[in-house]
Amino acid sequence: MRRLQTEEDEEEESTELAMPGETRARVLLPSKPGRKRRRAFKSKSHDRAHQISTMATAAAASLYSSVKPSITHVVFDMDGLLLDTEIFYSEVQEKILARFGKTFDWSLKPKLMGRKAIESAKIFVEEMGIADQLTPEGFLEEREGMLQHMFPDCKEMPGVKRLITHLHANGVPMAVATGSHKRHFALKTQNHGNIFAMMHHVVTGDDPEVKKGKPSPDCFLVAARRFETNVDPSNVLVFEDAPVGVAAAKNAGMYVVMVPDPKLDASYQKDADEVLTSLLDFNPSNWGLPPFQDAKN
Ligand SMILES: O=P(O)(O)OC[C@H](O)CO
Ligand SMILES: [Mg+2]
Repeated sequence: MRRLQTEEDEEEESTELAMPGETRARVLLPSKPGRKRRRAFKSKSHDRAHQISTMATAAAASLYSSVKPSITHVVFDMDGLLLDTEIFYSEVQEKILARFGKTFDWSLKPKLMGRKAIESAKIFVEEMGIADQLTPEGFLEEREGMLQHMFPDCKEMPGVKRLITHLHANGVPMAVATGSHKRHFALKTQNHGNIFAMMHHVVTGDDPEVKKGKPSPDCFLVAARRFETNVDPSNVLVFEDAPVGVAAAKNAGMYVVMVPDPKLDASYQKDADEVLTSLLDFNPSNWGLPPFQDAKN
């Protein structure tokens, strides 16, 4: 049985209904495997939930069938989503901080991950209180040698090959939109050419059309524009691991599935349309995409 609830309640799976430009309420959905959230609509203010409760209750009866977005294209983040590279950034930060007698605090990680390198570096030296001793540029220079050594050894995240192979076999156009520089992209992907060859195109953080990094929508909008056909953002499903990446996708008007690091506080997951513990838990049918033919989903 579904029931209507306000957004303060985070305990159960839910979806939201709202009148454009006004408020939102959350309708809880039946339990499904894994931790998943589906949202129907979204808006800015929160002051009229009671006025839409009748509409929400009526709509809830056929919610899954009525709000299923028609996804035609998929855009993947790379670091921490396709490739297990975020661990390298953390390791290098720890090493550099040790020089200053400091330790890396994972609570800072959500502010750094997914951003362009220089934007992330500025936040890092300031928040760690070392800006008077190390410039953002100096930080990037110091970490570069270590990262270049590490990146070629990166592994694919669980479920990546299965999902990308499946979408490719079913003719779903895919792209990558990463904050990573093309120089690092080449190092990270040198042993994963098979999955990246299935992408229609790749947008890197240094792309001249990407004026601002995530959470700006630039990289996702550029990625959507470069498909063969003109793609409406509402037909694009983004996969992301980082809070700023989720924000970028939503700012682009796209749907987003978040696969966060287990260490990420749950408060950073609230804007994603669906949250999964692994890409292995993704069910394409939930998004109108062709179902897997193997046992899981
Ligand atoms: O998560 P991505 O792929 O946008 O990459 C961003 C940085 O390179 C790493 O946080
Ligand atoms: Mg990422």
